[in-house]
Amino acid sequence: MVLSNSRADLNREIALEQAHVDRVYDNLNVATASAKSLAESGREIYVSDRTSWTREEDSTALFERDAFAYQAARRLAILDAEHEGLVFGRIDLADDDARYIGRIGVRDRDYEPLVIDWRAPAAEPFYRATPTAPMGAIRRRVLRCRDDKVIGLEDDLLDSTRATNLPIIGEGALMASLTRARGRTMRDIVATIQAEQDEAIRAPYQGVTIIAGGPGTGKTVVALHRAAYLLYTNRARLERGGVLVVGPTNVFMNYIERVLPSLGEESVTLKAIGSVASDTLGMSSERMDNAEAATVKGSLAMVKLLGALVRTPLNDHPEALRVRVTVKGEVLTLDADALARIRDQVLSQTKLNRGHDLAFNLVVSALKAKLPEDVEISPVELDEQVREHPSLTRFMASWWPALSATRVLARLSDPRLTHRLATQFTPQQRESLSGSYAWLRGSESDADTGRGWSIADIALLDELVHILGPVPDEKDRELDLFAEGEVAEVLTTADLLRLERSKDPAEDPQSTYAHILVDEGQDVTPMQWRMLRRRGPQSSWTIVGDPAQSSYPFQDQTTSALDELIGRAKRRTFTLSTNYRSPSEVFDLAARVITKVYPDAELPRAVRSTGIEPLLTGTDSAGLPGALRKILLDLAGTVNGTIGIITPPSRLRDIQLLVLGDERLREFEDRLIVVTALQAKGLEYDGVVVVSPDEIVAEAPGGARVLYVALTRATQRLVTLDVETSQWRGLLD
Ligand SMILES: Nc1ncnc2c1ncn2[C@@H]1O[C@H](COP(=O)(O)OP(=O)(O)OP(=O)(O)O)[C@@H](O)[C@H]1O
Repeated sequence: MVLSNSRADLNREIALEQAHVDRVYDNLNVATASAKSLAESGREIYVSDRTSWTREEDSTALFERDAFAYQAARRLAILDAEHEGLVFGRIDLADDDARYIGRIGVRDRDYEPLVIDWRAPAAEPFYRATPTAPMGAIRRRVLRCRDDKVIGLEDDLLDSTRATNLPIIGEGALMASLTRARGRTMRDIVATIQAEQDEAIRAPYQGVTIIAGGPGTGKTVVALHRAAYLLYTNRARLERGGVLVVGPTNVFMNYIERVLPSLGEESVTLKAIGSVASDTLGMSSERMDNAEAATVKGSLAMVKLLGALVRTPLNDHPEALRVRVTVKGEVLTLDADALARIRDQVLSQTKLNRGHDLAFNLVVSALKAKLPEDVEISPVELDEQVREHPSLTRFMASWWPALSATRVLARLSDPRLTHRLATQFTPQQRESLSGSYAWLRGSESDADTGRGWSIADIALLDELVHILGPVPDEKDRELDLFAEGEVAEVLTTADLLRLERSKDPAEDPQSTYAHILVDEGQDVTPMQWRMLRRRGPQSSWTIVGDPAQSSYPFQDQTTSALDELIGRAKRRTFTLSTNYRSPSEVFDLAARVITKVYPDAELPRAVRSTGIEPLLTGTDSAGLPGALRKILLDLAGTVNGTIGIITPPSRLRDIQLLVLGDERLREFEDRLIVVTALQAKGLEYDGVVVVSPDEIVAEAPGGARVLYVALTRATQRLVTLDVETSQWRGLLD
């Protein structure tokens, strides 16, 4: 073994590796050319066959050729996407067996592997081998390439007990990768996945896999590599059934969106939590409610309130809650209690928007039963007279209209109704709930435009679509009515069951997926878990989260919603223990804060140290612009890469204007990002300024846990800037 940092050794090794990489690209070019010609010939055959495709066997052949051409085109797209940095690793095993690891597998003409796909079992030692358990490996080498040129390499010695001539170059790939400045989007870590991360990535597909661990431990990036791994190992099932990745915000989705394509996977749906229900609602939201309203709307008690809203007729004027028809001079009446019983009976059998005809038939039956026995009329005539009575038609239109989810939820803007129905909430909670819909007061039509609904409302609207069923098409309703005209005079239980059974399950409007990956799972409220569960009734799950960073205050509710989701499925938990993001100086400060407010927090070990302590500063309100400007100019001069300015929501706008309006700061505008602590979830910046920690604590639903999120975003340097008060520093004692 030769440990070396000399330039000459490095250049010699680079040249050796380049020779192999060149062979790989030569073979790749051959593969690309053959995939191209396959795709071409598939298309040609398809075009020429169209004139004579009458024979049955021809169309079968056509289908096969289509599938073939499709596969070829797909392979081409992958080859194209994976061209850059295709080979990134090499593992040297005993008896001179060297394996190259890459983004996809490439073989030579004799079908000998030149590169092994990183997800294949043969690649495992590259990730799992450690000096304490070398798995037969001696050296791990990470190649750094630009396009198809090797520009650097880093080695790890895995087994120092074996005699070997292999040179060991550099100081380890992980450190080299971690000290590089971060960009605006997340990078894949395929070349430097660590052993404990690899275990989570390759865990079996079935059941629920939970990836836990403190900030910066790689939970997100590991989960994304897991998605790519699962697609590789369960391709047919997952491409057919679909994979959904859910994150907290659109900013976060933009941040991670390149990782899967860089691993060769394009067939994954990415959605922020506010967009998950766009399939049923046709809209999404990015707007956050204030802390109290968001908490109320996320809680499980909303299920009961939404049920009560649906059961309460739109028009509850006493006159509207009575139906009266006259037959042969006899007045037949149903009072509010009888109607409420019918309403409950129908809603226990079916959804409101599917229940109109059942409700109508039950009302007709109940009215007919009111006719004194001595009145002479044939059953058929009685039925006709009741059914076609104009006042019954009018009554049904007001008592059982088809309802959209938005129209039902908009009713909470009425403080009196909210006060009456939301008995499970305190008066103050009811007020903030109803107040959050003040934008709907006086203008019902706003409900349908979708502009004002918040992220928390999206889960409530989705729940309502589930309770109500889709609004029926007018045409369908006419057909239904016609069919129900034949219904027997008295409805039997069997009839009711038949109606229920005849409901087409395919009518459920939401999309479903075979695997759902939820990031920042600690912030998913119970109502949002219900929304997600509807997208994966049969799916397997990967759930990523850290309760210590939660912005939702009722952890026990979230835990029970999650337990309900998992049910009896197999659950396995991986807890990642190393912080790859923040230097130990930065993380130590954050750890002191979180252990005071959340003693159970998982505290990872920071893998790096910079020797630079966080800077704690303060100012008064008037001095804020000047103080912030100075901090930003200093940071811009000392760190490469991005600078995050994390502010309380109430200061976001002013600070954005301040940054944009300052000539000196505008010079490096593309490196400055102003966000709230909640928006910074899951993201990272090389330098971070946390503005007014006290206000961040006061304005966020998770209080100090959200400050912990802000304090753990820096990869290099952290500065805090108190404005007027600095109570949070009490947590550091
Ligand atoms: N094995 C690795 N090699 C190189 N970089 C890594 C590795 N693991 C994690 N990282 C880097 O560490 C940083 C943190 O990763 P990630 O955002 O996935 O952490 P997280 O646990 O999801 O954090 P948070 O809980 O704060 O959202 C990222 O820049 C990621 O690329």
